[in-house]
Amino acid sequence: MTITTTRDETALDAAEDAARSFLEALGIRCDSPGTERSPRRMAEAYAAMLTPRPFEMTTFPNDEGYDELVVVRSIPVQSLCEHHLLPFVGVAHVGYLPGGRILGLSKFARVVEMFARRPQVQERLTRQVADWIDMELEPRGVGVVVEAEHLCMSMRGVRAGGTVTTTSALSGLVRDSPATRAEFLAAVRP
Ligand SMILES: Nc1nc2c(ncn2[C@@H]2O[C@H](COP(=O)(O)OP(=O)(O)OP(=O)(O)O)[C@@H](O)[C@H]2O)c(=O)[nH]1
Ligand SMILES: [Zn+2]
Repeated sequence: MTITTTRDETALDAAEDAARSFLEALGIRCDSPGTERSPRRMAEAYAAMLTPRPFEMTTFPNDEGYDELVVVRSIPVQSLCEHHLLPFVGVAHVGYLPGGRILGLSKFARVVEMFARRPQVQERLTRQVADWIDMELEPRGVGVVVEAEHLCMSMRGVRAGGTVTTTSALSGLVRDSPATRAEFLAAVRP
């Protein structure tokens, strides 16, 4: 399966106009050599942060009958909270217990990016990554842990800089088998 996303010039032009109005309403002038292109840069920056790269979801038959956990740690997470449209950044750890097929390792990072590059809450992002792997691979179990700092909590509002939020989504044997669950959680412990 190929996942594709596009954003056309007309949409970027409209976003640029809106960014200019937004900045001017806050008393920020965009008429110096350094700032005249800032509304365009802002539009392009948000478009980039909200657009995942297309990818092919490559799976392989599990010919070797590999039946232990596969854990990919420290996948970068860069998302925007849907409440403030400010970044939340951190890492995701993804593990699964293969069934009939195994997944190309890079695809775990691509799946995280696919669900991160949209207005999000961390809990939903975590669940969506787990559900996607469950649906596409039909493994015997899946575990996803996300650790992230929300800039809306660091740079404004409560200004609690350095706070890290941990969320998890487990299914199948990673949720229901105490030994597998413990092995996964030990593998992703900071
Ligand atoms: N559960 C959850 N909450 C989030 C996430 N990102 C941001 N939030 C929270 O969403 C809430 C929005 O609360 P509001 O009271 O409507 O907004 P606010 O007045 O800007 O809140 P403060 O940040 O406390 O100033 C805040 O508590 C944020 O910390 C997330 O991924 N998950
Ligand atoms: Zn926020």
